[in-house]
Amino acid sequence: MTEYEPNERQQELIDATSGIHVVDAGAGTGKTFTITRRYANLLEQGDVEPEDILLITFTNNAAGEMKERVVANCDYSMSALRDAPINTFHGYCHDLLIRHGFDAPTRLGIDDRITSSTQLLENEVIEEDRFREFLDQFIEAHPEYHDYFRTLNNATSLLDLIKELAAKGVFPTDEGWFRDGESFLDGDYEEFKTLFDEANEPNEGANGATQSDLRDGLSGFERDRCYEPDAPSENDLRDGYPQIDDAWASRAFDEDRDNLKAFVHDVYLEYIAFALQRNYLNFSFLLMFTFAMLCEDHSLRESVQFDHVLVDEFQDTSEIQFKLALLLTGTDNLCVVGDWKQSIYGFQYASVDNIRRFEERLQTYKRELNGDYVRVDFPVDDVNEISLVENYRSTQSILDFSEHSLTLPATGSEEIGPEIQDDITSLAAITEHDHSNIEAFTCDDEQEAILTRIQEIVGNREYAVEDDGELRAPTYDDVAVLTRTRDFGRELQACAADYGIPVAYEGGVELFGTEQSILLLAWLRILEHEDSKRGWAVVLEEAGYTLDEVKHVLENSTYPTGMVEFRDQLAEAETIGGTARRVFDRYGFDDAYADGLVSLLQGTFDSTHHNRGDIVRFLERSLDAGATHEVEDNPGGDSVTVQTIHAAKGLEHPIVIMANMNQHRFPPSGGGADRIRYEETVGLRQSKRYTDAHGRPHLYDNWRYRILSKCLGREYDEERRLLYVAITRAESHVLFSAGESPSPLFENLPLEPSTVEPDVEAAAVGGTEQTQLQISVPVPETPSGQSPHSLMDDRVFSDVEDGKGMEFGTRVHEFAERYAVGEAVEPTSPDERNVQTLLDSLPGEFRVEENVYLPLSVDGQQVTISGIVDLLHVTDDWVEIMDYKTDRGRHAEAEYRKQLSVYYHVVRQEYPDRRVSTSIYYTADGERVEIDPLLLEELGELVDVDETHEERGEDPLIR
Ligand SMILES: Nc1ncnc2c1ncn2[C@@H]1O[C@H](COP(=O)(O)OP(=O)(O)OP(=O)(O)O)[C@@H](O)[C@H]1O
Repeated sequence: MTEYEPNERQQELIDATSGIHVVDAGAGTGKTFTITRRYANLLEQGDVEPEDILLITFTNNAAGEMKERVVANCDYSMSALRDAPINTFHGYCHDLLIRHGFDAPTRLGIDDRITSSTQLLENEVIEEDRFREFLDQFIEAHPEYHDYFRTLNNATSLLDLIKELAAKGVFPTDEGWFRDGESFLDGDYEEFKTLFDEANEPNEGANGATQSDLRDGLSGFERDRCYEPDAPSENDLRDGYPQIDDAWASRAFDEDRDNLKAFVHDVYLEYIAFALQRNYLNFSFLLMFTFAMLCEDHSLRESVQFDHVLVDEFQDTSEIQFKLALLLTGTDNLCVVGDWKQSIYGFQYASVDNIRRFEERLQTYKRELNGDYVRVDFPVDDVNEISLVENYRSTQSILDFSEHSLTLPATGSEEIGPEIQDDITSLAAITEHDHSNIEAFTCDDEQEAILTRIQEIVGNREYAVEDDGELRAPTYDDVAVLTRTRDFGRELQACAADYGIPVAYEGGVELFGTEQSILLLAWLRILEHEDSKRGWAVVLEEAGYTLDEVKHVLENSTYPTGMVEFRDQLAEAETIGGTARRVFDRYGFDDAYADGLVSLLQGTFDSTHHNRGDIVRFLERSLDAGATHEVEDNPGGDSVTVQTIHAAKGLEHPIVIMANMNQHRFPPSGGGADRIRYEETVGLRQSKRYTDAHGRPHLYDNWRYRILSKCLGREYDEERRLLYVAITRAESHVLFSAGESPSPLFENLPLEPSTVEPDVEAAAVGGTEQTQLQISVPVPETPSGQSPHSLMDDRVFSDVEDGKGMEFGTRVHEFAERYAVGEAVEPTSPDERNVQTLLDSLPGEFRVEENVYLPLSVDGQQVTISGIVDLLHVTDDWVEIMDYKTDRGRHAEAEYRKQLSVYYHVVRQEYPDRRVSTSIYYTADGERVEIDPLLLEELGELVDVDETHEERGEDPLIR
């Protein structure tokens, strides 16, 4: 924990133990630092107990970290704060509903109950499945709504609409809409008219006024469209010049939407009832019921209100969350901190105006909530705004540069209002150095270019990073590659693996498309139907059967005995977690993906009454949907971090490479296709309507919506904020990269991009775990840059059959080392169990991970080959060198012989009077293969000192 002293403004917030405070401050200004100190300080006040303070944050991890920070700054222990309400909105609402929300559904006129067995359904794929099932029933029961269904291109867009409405506090009841919810659906004509007028403002040309953006945007109004008969012609619509006639504002806005509202109402209400019948709630309904309950049950609300409410990351709150915070605040002690510039959760219905227009919203919401009863009974007109301007993370150059991101055109054409610039408060760096490189580069092969740049950066003092006030050369650990979308990060990781560059991927992974998931699905299919061809084909192929052999086995149902036995053992597993583990153990999968799948499946199915068929369907659907899950895939040690900007939020990295700034990637393309949609200003609308106008049933374009949408424009503000978040993660240096088709966001950066020639050097063997040998050539007697060839031929490792990858190999080695030195470690894979058996059987002493150095004279030059021996088994008359290999094939053995020969000659010199032997221990099947070492001269011949190597002040690696 840090011992930092708060600055003056931070201290002001810490000391302000009463009143309403809002901090809307830039990245790295210590908002989280300050709010936790404030919490600790409140506890120091004699009359405040942990249960009097609600501290809200956005993830469970953040809530856990907050507790740790609080404990470090006050007299409370972790256990004393165990039940303290330091929680997420969802977590807190869940607890509240379970305790008090038994009859909350009746607040909406739904005759059902919430009980402790009501599940929180977190998995979107499963929910979409259930929603489809619900819709099937609904369609059947409501023929009057068939025309609406015909307009949908994706049934689950209705589920998104429901969640969006819930996030605004718009809920259906059996009699209509909860409180004044309906007004949101109608939109606000006055607000719309303002937008209409702005878009219809004539532009200025060299020779006077030119047509407005709106008039311009409506040219081609009829092209490729099919409107209903009441639509105006393009000539009617664009009759005036330079603007369109004002009357079109109300003509477009006024549309009879009663049936549409009734349709959405009924789908919404009946889906809530369906979910309750099926005993589940989603996140949106959790907040909805809590809100309805707190609104209507006055004595309950008063009994659960807190003396103090603190909310971190307030820019990520939705409207209903803001309102919930108000309902939960019993006094005027409300403190929110956030940064509007980091509001990047629009897709989860975060509303940036909660913080940007805090005071205005506070007053509006109080008015709304108090319409028929005083629910918020403290004054809200005295809000203390505290601005934090000292930044503890980045250099001044990075801070100054980050401001550009908020005003960069993301499409090349959109206007960015001046109010954005007005709302940016410049930050002051407190770092001792300002040595930042801020660069942009492009290359058609962007991934290779990024890896090239990373290799140039690592160890290079021109990219020095600050460590405790001192500058030092960067390591891989210092570098983070951030991306807007997920796919690029995974591809980069795979590319880095080919070169042996260590990369830790953190973020969403298409877990269901992994080998682990495919094999699990196959075995589950076999358990479901013992002759499942789809299942057997996969497991047979995995076992190396050729297509013809697979065909033969399937036709005759002559499955291999070992596999049938395994199936029978698998059938005995009682939980899906147990089943999955057995499958993964069989294949030696002991990695982040396997762990991720086990915990996901356990979390999803263990406590529900699903059968295997459901799980199979779930895996299939998730595979089809490309569903992603957060996985940390970390090789350990010194490695580059790759993550999405969303995953990087709240973190800091010495060097940031903002990658994949390409067209359709940043900003991403797509979205916006829903035909029944909600937009704040214009309310509930349809972009297309299914009718039989013109005497023909058809999906007609809605001419009114087309005019409205031209005034709304597409927002890229959030994309710019994402870029801001990415840049402000950087402490010392920021680089931007793009490939073949850079996006306007990249091209508009105030930087001159360079072109990178990809030139990545292999840093270690990919594919399978290897002990590395290093050869050092003494510099500087010889001209700089002399380097030997590899002793071994890399190519044999790139296609090692069934290698389990470096990460798996590293784990087995770690286990072996720890077990050999007597630590109480348990094997977690068959490979580790084999290692355990081996070590248990050896009678002598162990020396593990021994460094060895073999000096050689090659072509008159002195070179030293160094490496690390996994295990020396030493007895009175015999020393055995053991090298663990996790390969399942044997074809790299000739190459390993070279490696072991180096060890042999070193060990022989050390133990001249004992027998020395060398063996490879194949961990997958427990086979020990003795190796006949090469002679010293033969080794010398393998080293080629003539190859020029770019001198980088380090020992060149050879394998
Ligand atoms: N007064 C201070 N003295 C020294 N370091 C500080 C001080 N205040 C904050 N820091 C450090 O600054 C860094 C950023 O702090 P913190 O994460 O609280 O900022 P933030 O405003 O919440 O950032 P972001 O908005 O980017 O998530 C942390 O490493 C924190 O320890």
